[in-house]
Amino acid sequence: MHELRIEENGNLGPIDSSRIPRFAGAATYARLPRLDQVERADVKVVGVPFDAGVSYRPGARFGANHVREASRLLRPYNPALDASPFANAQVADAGDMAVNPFNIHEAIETIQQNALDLTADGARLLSIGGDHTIALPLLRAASERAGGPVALLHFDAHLDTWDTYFGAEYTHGTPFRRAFEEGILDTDALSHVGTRGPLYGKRDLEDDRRFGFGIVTSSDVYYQGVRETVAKLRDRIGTRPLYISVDIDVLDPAHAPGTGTPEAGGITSRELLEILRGLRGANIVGADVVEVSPAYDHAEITGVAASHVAYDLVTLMSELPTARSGREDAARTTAGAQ
Ligand SMILES: N=C(N)NCCCC(=O)O
Ligand SMILES: [Zn+2]
Ligand SMILES: [Zn+2]
Repeated sequence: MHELRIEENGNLGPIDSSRIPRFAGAATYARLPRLDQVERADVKVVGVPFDAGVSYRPGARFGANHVREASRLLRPYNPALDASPFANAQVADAGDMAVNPFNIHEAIETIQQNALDLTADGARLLSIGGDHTIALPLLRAASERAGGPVALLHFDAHLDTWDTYFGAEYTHGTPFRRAFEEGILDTDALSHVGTRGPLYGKRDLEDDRRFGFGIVTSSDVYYQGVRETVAKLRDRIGTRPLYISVDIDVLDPAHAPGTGTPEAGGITSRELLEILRGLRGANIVGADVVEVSPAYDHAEITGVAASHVAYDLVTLMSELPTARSGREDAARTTAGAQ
């Protein structure tokens, strides 16, 4: 069937849901074009179907397609930010990475390489689905593209700076300790937001502090509110290249039941979206939304939350300069000078 798409500023947007029912057809993120349907893209959304790093409930390998399905109701104008992300920039769905489910080391290599390939043209990358293990190769790629260590804003119930599980170094509870050890994190600008729940011992927090992390716990968000939280984060991040990692279990299980390691007492989806919106203008070089496990979801609650988180991230990324807009600006300046 012919796809009737919204087109603005020369950017090919979503299938028009007022002319083709939004529940029809195969799902791409926000009904956006696939990457092979556009000449180039400023922001790419890619799925990472991998969950071989989990310590409890499995299923995040199915997260990306669940988020795509739940994203059919998104509309092209974002009133909270007075922005039209798909008109601002060419956004496209790059499909799923072909990740080896039987070999974690190979999977990590593949994710890193795919992320580098997808950003070779200066595009910004948002990854959806997968367990939190994947943040390590995505951070490696982001720091390579940024030309050095990156700031990290990590939304999660968990620290994910643990050392090993069953002797395994690469798991969903350990990506940020590995990233710290590899020197790809800017240790002056590392924050966890939304952490809560029991730890293995006090040592977990001591190690985490030693790596440079500041913590805004779930309770801190409750007591301080969104505004103070945003002010603190912005102060810490400044203009540094920033990677944002969103583990959907940062939300209370009432807002995101479909996840592998749920913890009571989480922030609300409203709080998370408002904090993200407060980061407008920050130099986001890459982002992920991970740990969506559809088998534990109900009525797409988690999928809807994740698709909206991704939507605000895409909106923020769509407003940032890309290699292409940089070239266009340069071309305009040159033309204007003649
Ligand atoms: N990254 C997530 N979602 N969870 C980590 C939990 C690790 C543990 O089982 O202690
Ligand atoms: Zn978590
Ligand atoms: Zn996590």
